Amino acid sequence: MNDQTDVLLAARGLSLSYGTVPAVSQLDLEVRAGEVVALMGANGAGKSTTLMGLAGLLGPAEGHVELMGEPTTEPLHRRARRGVRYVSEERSVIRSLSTLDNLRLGPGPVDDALSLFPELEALLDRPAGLLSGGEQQIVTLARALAGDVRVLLADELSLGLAPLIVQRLLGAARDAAAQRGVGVLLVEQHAHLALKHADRAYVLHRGQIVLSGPADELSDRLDEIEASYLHGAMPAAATP
Ligand SMILES: Nc1ncnc2c1ncn2[C@@H]1O[C@H](COP(=O)(O)OP(=O)(O)OP(=O)(O)O)[C@@H](O)[C@H]1O
Repeated sequence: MNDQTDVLLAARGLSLSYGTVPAVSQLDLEVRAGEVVALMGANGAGKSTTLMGLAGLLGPAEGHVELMGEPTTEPLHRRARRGVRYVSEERSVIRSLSTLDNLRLGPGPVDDALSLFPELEALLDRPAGLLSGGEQQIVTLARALAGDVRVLLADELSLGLAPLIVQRLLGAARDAAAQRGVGVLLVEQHAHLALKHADRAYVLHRGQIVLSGPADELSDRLDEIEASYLHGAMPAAATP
């Protein structure tokens, strides 16, 4: 499982900027088949920017992205055809359309989405704008995980949601990794939540990766990591 050939998506010396303003620099990270990787860090550390770069929404200032071992500059819709799914921080349902029609807009079969999230059956006729925030996020994730998905890039799935729904969403991402070999990269600001659901994690600090390793090892440093978010101090150098 930890073989190089299992690397589905990677950043190699990747720097991303907004105009002339650098946001993240010299990132090296990998997402392998069947693993859940968390990308953690304080507000403004560069987590969403990194995800956008990996998804193809933001071109590199330096370095490159590799998809299935090949450098790529394709935009998101082309990466999507190769199984990359991106869930942004904003819930991307169309409020005036029914739940069913929202699911139909996804890249995979509706039946797939419903077998992953049977609780949506009862909501199919309801306009998505009338769903709760958690239900809207379930629709978004159901759509992303339906069909032939290889990599899931998910930005703050837990944002503003009740713990039970968060468990459901992160559990589904975990299942996709464990049962279907999907490589999952979760952006998550809550360090304990990230480490609870991930196999490995990277910690970003002011646009650079300052810590990385197995989630259980980083869990031992949870207090230090959380303190670094609050005080802006960099956690001590990465453990080997
Ligand atoms: N559209 C933009 N134009 C200019 N600068 C931006 C833009 N979006 C983000 N930035 C800057 O890039 C840096 C990284 O932001 P990013 O949103 O990636 O961080 P984040 O870790 O996802 O933060 P949060 O947890 O608050 O979402 C920040 O300094 C931010 O102000």
